[in-house]
Amino acid sequence: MKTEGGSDAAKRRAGESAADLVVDGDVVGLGTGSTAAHAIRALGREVDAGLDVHGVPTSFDARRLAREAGVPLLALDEAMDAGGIDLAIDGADQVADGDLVKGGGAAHAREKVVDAAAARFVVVADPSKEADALSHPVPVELLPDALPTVEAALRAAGGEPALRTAERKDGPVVTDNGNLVVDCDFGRIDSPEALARTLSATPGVVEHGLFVALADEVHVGTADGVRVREL
Ligand SMILES: O=C(CO)[C@H](O)[C@H](O)COP(=O)(O)O
Repeated sequence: MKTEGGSDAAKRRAGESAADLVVDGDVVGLGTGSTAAHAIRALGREVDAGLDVHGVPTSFDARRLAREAGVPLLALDEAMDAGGIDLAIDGADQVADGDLVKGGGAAHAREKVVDAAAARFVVVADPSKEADALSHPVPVELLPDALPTVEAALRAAGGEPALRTAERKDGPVVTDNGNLVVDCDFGRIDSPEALARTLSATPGVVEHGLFVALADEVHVGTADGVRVREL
């Protein structure tokens, strides 16, 4: 059970507040995680009430939830052919100064593609995600064969990588893309942009969870409302 700041009620307020931004005809990027799930469920209710919307899921899980909720879906190529993604709604593991760490659900590779493609990217979070500076371990998705070289590169960059394992599976977490994830602790990240460049330039890294200057606004659910902040 999370603390008050990370309560499910706060996540629900944030998710529903972002879903309220969606208008008839929108194509919406559907994020992954427990906060984005509230937005997907809220969109499903809006669809039941007659809203014309299509979602582009960022993961197997988001796709499954959207189908359960009755949100019609488009593949990314279909969405781009149809004029692009109007709005993406996605959660975060940490938010600081407009930058994010994402990938707690190991979905950050596809999340970054969809969130970056959207005309407007809205982050949904509870207060436990807010920080003055990023310090959350950065998820790094990598080709399985590249594990030793990527780990060495991450150590050389000042990080402490830990291969992500699953609670109910022996061995590592395997992403929707068939890759591995290491969570790399860099301590306080003073220059997310420089670190993002280093990670992107590492051979074998498929994608990392630093989302630098990609988000447009954040909706933070609180104990009794929602704080909306432009980023
Ligand atoms: O990046 C993510 C998945 O890859 C999630 O959006 C992030 O982990 C936040 O999840 P939650 O809303 O459950 O706290």
